[in-house]
Amino acid sequence: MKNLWRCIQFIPEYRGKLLGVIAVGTVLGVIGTATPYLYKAIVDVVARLLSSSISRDEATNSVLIILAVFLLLRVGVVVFGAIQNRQADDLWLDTVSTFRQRVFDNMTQKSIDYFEKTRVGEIMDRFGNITTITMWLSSLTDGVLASFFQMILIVGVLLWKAPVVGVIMAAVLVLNLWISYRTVGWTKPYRRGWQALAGRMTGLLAEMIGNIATVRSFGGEPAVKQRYDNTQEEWKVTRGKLHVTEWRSEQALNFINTFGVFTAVVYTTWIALQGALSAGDILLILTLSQMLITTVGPIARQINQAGEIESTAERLVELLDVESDIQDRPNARQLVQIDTIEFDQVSFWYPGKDSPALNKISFHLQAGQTAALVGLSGSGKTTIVKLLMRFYDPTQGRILINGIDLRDYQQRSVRALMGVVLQDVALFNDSIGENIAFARPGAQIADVRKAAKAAHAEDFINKLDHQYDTVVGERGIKLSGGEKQRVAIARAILKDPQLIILDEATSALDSESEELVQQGLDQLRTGRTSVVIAHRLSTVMNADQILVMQNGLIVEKGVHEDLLKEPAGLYARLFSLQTQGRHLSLARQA
Ligand SMILES: Nc1ncnc2c1ncn2[C@@H]1O[C@H](COP(=O)(O)OP(=O)(O)OP(=O)(O)O)[C@@H](O)[C@H]1O
Repeated sequence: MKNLWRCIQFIPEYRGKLLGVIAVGTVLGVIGTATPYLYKAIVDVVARLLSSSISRDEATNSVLIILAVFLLLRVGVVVFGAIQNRQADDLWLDTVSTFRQRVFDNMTQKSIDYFEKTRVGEIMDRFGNITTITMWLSSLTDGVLASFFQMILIVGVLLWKAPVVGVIMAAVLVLNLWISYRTVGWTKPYRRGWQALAGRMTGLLAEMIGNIATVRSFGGEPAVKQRYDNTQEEWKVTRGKLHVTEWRSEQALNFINTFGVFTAVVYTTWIALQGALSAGDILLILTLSQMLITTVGPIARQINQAGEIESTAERLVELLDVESDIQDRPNARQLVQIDTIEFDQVSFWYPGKDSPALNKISFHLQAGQTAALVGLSGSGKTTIVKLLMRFYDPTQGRILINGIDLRDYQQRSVRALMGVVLQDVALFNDSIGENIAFARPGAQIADVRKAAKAAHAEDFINKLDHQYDTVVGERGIKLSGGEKQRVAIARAILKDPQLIILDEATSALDSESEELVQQGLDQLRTGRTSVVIAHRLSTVMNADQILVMQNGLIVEKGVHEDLLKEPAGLYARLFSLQTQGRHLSLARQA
């Protein structure tokens, strides 16, 4: 149960409330056990009346008192039951929402690497486990704890009134708890297995939905369906094994319970025939024995479910325990201004890769300057930007800002000074206005419009049905590639950053729009430091330095005019190919 305990520790502020629920549960348990006592009392009074030991008036008076107590107890059950229901609901609501907030917060801290190697659907599946765990905790508080206390009391009373029956029922109780507990162990591998498979199925579904256009265009439906069906088949087999093991335990318990209650009845009847028990005692013992058997079933199921919940909790704890590789150092400093950026012999291997994506990269950038990263696809340009944003740390070498290692700054303070437009524009399923304002929460609509105008996005936004209130769909699916890019540029403009990072920021625009947006970007870059990745070299000709990359190395460095002076150099060849419009031969030459 260590994972479930870890989950509970994740929300320590609710321990007090839990104690409240347990207290009410104890009261309900006591009332539940007291009720058969009143039946016994009534029967005893009636038996004494029938044997003429007491008068009718005495019997009536006694029964009236017993009935008054009975009414009081029933009212108690209703009132405390209502309190317990309310407490359990509140506890669930509090725990589930706090838990979700904490896990969401935890997810926002994970390193980019984690998201790159984990299926979104699997993360969602694990996240969904929060509801299952808290529902179970809530059911525990809503009645089950009361039943548990009641069982303990029942065994106590039976041991006192009829020790042999007490021992039999205690044995029944212990066997129930023990077999249920053991079943948790026996079924653990199956539970883990089916939950992992269920997570994989959710992952496959999410992946298929995310790539639906590719699946359709390649006629890949049968292939993805096959993958899903195979996983589903495995899931079915594992789940089937789980059910069989549980079924065996349940049948064993049914047998033990039936045998136990039968033995108790036989023994009670036998000692009653010896005249050792009153009629009321017989009723009390038999009722309590039956109550115990009825109560123990749900408890046993709850213990069984605890196994399921423990595996669920394990998956959630696994998710929470993934430490981010990128952590702020203790006493990390705040970056308030960028004066210089320097890559000092930086090498970087992606996790699990044999060859470096970057190999001893060195360059120096002064505030206000533009560095352009150009080169063939896969040469490491985006990786440089990822390292600069500290999505990853260099494997070797250092990145220095104002002469200080990037790892000595607080990550948030570094990123706060950066405005980024990446190759793969990601928008939220929100309005265009909100997507732009994401860069500066609380920004005035006038500022949002100004940014949109500078990014030459205003024209297309004004033509939309709801202009700035138009919702863009999942990842901005309702916008064209060029429109998405202009929204992303507006977002970066609104942020008014010190350092601009543009990774193929105009790649999805036609030549005319590119010209316009380029003007906006040029305006934005004026007086600011920028790092620009571009395939179209004409857009970076004016950069203060152009870094030409190949296979993770900087193979040439300089300004446009100087680089052209090396006709055999990669830059000059690329430039010449592009100006001649022979893009296709580029890949072959590489
Ligand atoms: N998350 C990742 N995990 C493993 N390898 C990666 C990852 N991202 C990139 N790579 C590899 O690192 C190398 C450099 O990739 P990078 O994205 O930096 O190239 P690029 O020059 O920006 O390419 P492009 O111009 O096509 O965007 C490539 O070989 C690529 O396959």
